[in-house]
Amino acid sequence: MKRIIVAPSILSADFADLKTELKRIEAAGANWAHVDVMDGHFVPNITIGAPVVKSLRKATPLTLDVHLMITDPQKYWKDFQEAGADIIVFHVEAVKNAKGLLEEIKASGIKAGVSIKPATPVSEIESLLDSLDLVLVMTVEPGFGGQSFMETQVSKIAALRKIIDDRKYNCIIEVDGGINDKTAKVCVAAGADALVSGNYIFSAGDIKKAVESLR
Ligand SMILES: O=C(CO)[C@@H](O)[C@H](O)COP(=O)(O)O
Ligand SMILES: [Fe+2]
Repeated sequence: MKRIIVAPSILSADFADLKTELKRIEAAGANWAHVDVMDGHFVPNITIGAPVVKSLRKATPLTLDVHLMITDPQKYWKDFQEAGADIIVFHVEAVKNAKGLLEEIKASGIKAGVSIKPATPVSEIESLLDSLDLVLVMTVEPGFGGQSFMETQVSKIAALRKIIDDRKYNCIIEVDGGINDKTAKVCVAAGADALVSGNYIFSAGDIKKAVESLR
């Protein structure tokens, strides 16, 4: 059985004590820390920027999975790479030349991915899959933690799994939004490799148990 990657979203962590929160998820067996960057323009919320990622980098050996929900990823991705991101994911809806940006990010030596909003079909990214390290399927409307999982997105995960396997692409499927022990099962059955989870993990009394329940 494949080992599922668990990426707690620190959007639901205590922002005044991120170092401790990172230690908690490390001890709980998390694989990555998912960092939600929002600009108040691409999505109606503002979160954190590259200086915070720089501090997170010093505080943890966990893979930093940076999810850019911003209007202009071409302009800002480098700041996040220099700050210590291991993976940079941008939204395909935000750019004109996704392939070019992917190649630029990968040439910097880190991994690159694209994310798709619930209304964006798989056909929008099919031609990118051979260049992608990761595709991030949003199972909520991006912008906020703690929303309910959209079942309508499960068929998208399955469709991506089929294309990736049929064509033997080297691309991970990550799912983000409303992931808990029940929705995780549905996503993994549909073909997800990595699960982002914020509210479910950080509101759990025993976060180790919560991480394990996702696997
Ligand atoms: O990108 C986003 C929201 O836009 C996510 O990463 C959420 O932060 C996940 O939080 P939960 O839905 O698991 O609480
Ligand atoms: Fe996210």
